[in-house]
Amino acid sequence: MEFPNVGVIGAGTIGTEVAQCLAQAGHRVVLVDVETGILDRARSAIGENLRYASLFDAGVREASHAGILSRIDCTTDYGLLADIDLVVDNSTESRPIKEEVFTRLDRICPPDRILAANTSAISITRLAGATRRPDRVIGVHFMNPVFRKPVVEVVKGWHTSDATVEAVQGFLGGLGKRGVVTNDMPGFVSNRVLMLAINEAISVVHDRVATPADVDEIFVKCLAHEMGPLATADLIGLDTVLRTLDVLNESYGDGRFRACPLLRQMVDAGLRGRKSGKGFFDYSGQQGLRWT
Ligand SMILES: NC(=O)c1ccc[n+]([C@@H]2O[C@H](COP(=O)([O-])OP(=O)(O)OC[C@H]3O[C@@H](n4cnc5c(N)ncnc54)[C@H](O)[C@@H]3O)[C@@H](O)[C@H]2O)c1
Repeated sequence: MEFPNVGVIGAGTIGTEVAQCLAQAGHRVVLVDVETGILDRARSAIGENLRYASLFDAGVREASHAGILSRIDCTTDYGLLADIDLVVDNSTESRPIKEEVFTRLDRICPPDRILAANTSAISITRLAGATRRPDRVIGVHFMNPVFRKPVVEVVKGWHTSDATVEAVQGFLGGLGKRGVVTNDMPGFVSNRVLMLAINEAISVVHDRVATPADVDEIFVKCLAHEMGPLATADLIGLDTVLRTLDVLNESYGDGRFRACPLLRQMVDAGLRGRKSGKGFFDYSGQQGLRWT
């Protein structure tokens, strides 16, 4: 295995899944977050995910769950990344937070190591500018849920070298995934398009044109999408959707990406989607929220 030891920064919605996917593929993982409580929750979420996946995946059923979990070291200490072979950052979708993370990783990790960013929209070129190794900084945009998605959006920053792209393709291949390589512009391909659709779907609810359930049913039943835009937003996390729209709005500055006020209000009210139990849909009873 070319990258036996992988650092995963951020143990939130997606970082937890990335850590699990890597440990399942046999990598040793150092999972870093800012609080031990977050790391404890991530570890128990991985245990639950493995039990759930066992119901329909024979590979997971037959694997040792204790063995997978034992390959993940949870820590708040960045110092444990000093010998790591590659890092995948999944910290909060905020340019200042990620720039600080990349500057820190650049100081700690040996200069020949690749630093990969799992970001929804932040420019890879910009994050690379926070390091002294811009040729070894690359975007790896894993999609949610990570274990079910065979393709990863791989983003080539201005200075990312072909050798880095090739190494990351090999790394993803070991996870049973393939990278589709894009050039670097905020939002890349997926979120430059998807966030517009999600934001407009929220505006449709805000304007009382339709309920969340009806909006999503039209996408699923009429347009054969696997999920509607509002269930997708709940899965991503409404706070992350809002942060992503704010990054896109700031980056392009033409108002197309200005977040719908309803989204901002829901996040302010603590409705963050699946991660908080409620968003456009209620995950205790699977009932669509009603707007009166
Ligand atoms: N949620 C998704 O479906 C999804 C999919 C692909 C990519 N992403 C991207 O992945 C990143 C994480 O998204 P998320 O949804 O998991 O967010 P999240 O808010 O659920 O989790 C972010 C985590 O990063 C941690 N963090 C913040 N600052 C940190 C630091 N300095 N060091 C270590 N950890 C730190 C937070 O404590 C939190 O646990 C974002 O850039 C997001 O755009 C998200």
